[in-house]
Amino acid sequence: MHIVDVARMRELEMRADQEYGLNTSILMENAGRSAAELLARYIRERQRRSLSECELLFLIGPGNNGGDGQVMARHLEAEGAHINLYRWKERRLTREGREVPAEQVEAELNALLQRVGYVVDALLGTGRSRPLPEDMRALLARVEQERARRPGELLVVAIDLPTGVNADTGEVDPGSIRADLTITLACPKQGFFFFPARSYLGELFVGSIGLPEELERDLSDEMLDATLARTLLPPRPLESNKGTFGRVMLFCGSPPYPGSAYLAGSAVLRVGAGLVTLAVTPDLLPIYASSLHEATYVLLPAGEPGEQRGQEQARTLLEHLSGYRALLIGPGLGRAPATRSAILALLDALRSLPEDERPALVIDADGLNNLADVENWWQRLPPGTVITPHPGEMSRLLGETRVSGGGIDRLQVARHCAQAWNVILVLKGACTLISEPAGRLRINWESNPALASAGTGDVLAGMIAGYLAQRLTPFDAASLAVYLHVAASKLVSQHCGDAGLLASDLLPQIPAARLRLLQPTST
Ligand SMILES: NC(=O)C1=CN([C@@H]2O[C@H](COP(=O)(O)OP(=O)(O)OC[C@H]3O[C@@H](n4cnc5c(N)ncnc54)[C@H](OP(=O)(O)O)[C@@H]3O)[C@@H](O)[C@H]2O)[C@@H](O)CC1
Ligand SMILES: [K+]
Repeated sequence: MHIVDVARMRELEMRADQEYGLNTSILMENAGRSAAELLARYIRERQRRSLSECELLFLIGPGNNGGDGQVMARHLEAEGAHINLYRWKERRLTREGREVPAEQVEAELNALLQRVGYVVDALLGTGRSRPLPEDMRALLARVEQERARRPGELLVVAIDLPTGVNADTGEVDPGSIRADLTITLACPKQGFFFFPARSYLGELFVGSIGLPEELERDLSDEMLDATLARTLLPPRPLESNKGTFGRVMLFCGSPPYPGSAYLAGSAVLRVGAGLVTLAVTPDLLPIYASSLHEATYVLLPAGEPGEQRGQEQARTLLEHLSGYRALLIGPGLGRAPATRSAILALLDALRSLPEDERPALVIDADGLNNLADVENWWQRLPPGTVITPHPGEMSRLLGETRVSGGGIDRLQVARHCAQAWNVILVLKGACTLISEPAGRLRINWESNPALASAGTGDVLAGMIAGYLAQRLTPFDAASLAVYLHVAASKLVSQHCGDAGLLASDLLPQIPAARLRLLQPTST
């Protein structure tokens, strides 16, 4: 599913007209019919109600968004739903096809607001060009007040987007109200993935306006959802052994942070890689040997801390690296000088390896923190490296330029840095972005505040390494891992809600999330 900004959406609509004769009224007819079908299915399948039991109030605006609403209303009426239309600009109300006399409109509108099960917001869409007028804000505020009075009984359904949401920037008018469902048309809009807009959309559905597929060919940004993630799952041939699914080496963990290597190493196996090896100093071995029974180990030299120990550790790790398809550097490593020199020595050695002998590389957490103060650090990375900064780490990598956890600034940062640094960038946050040097970008739709807890990043890094070992491209490995990481967290949240998730809770839910994804009906 491609993501568009408003200019791109307009261009698609124009080309649909010029090249395929699909003019605005045809597109609007398609849009309204598709939105009606989606809502009807929601009502029948999710709410287990028949349309003839449902009464809806459509708020109709002056432009094409209002036009979509009218077409949608007509289709739902034909299916038996009870339809009321309020034309905001003209202040006219139609009840089941009959015009309400002007002097009764206010009272009737009030009565409807207190009774209907659905308010459909078809006031304004992508054509909003200025702040909402006060009377429109007041109308939306009445809807909000009524929904608060009847929680669960009144759903707000936004057509294309909740009125007042900026489809490009994710900004929101002070008069906007949150939708329970948004049925967007043709493609999700760029602003949806950024805050505050993201939290105004509710559950997102995408309706078709009948654009020919070829028109979308040049679009580079995609929504990372179940449909896309499913296409990325690596095959599991019957005739396989642990070599088939690849080996991963981890350079992670240190005495203050031993849990990181456990979490990342477990995640490698939970996504289906064949073998995981932890490169650790001997003092840590007893910890892992008693918790992660399935791993194998490379013992790194301990001894006096300092640059030389780092060099020796890198050498030992490299001696054991042949046959490994992926290497993860970073979680829990700490920031001792020896560690930094080990990382730099590893990177120098990896760059000099021929491409077919070089394991794919993921750098996370302290791997990135150690690099951040190395001048032109990105020049030390082998091509195809995946880096997975959270906003704080990203700010450090950028030399203390602040990067938000959910704002629109992230889009430019992700696009620019993947190219400038020649990396596959996983910019973590509420809707994680994945970008690559050639300009492709994916944004994960789902987010879960329960994931904002220690160690969940280590799990993600291990998942990416595990998929690299199964020969996914770095962009696809990162994308699939990001999707399943949130999907696994949603399964945990079925029991704990949006707080109290332990990173280790994710581990058994990773295979469960994959299984769900394999079911063709999962969305
Ligand atoms: N084009 C197509 O082919 C397709 C379009 N589609 C649909 O159309 C939507 C975009 O349609 P759109 O461009 O007509 O914009 P829309 O959001 O309805 O509003 C514009 C109207 O509102 C007015 N207005 C603006 N700001 C205002 C404000 N703050 N307060 C009050 N009024 C304001 C503005 O008037 P004016 O600025 O002249 O006063 C104008 O009358 C899109 O979201 C999707 O739903 C799809 O069905 C696919 C096919
Ligand atoms: K709308």
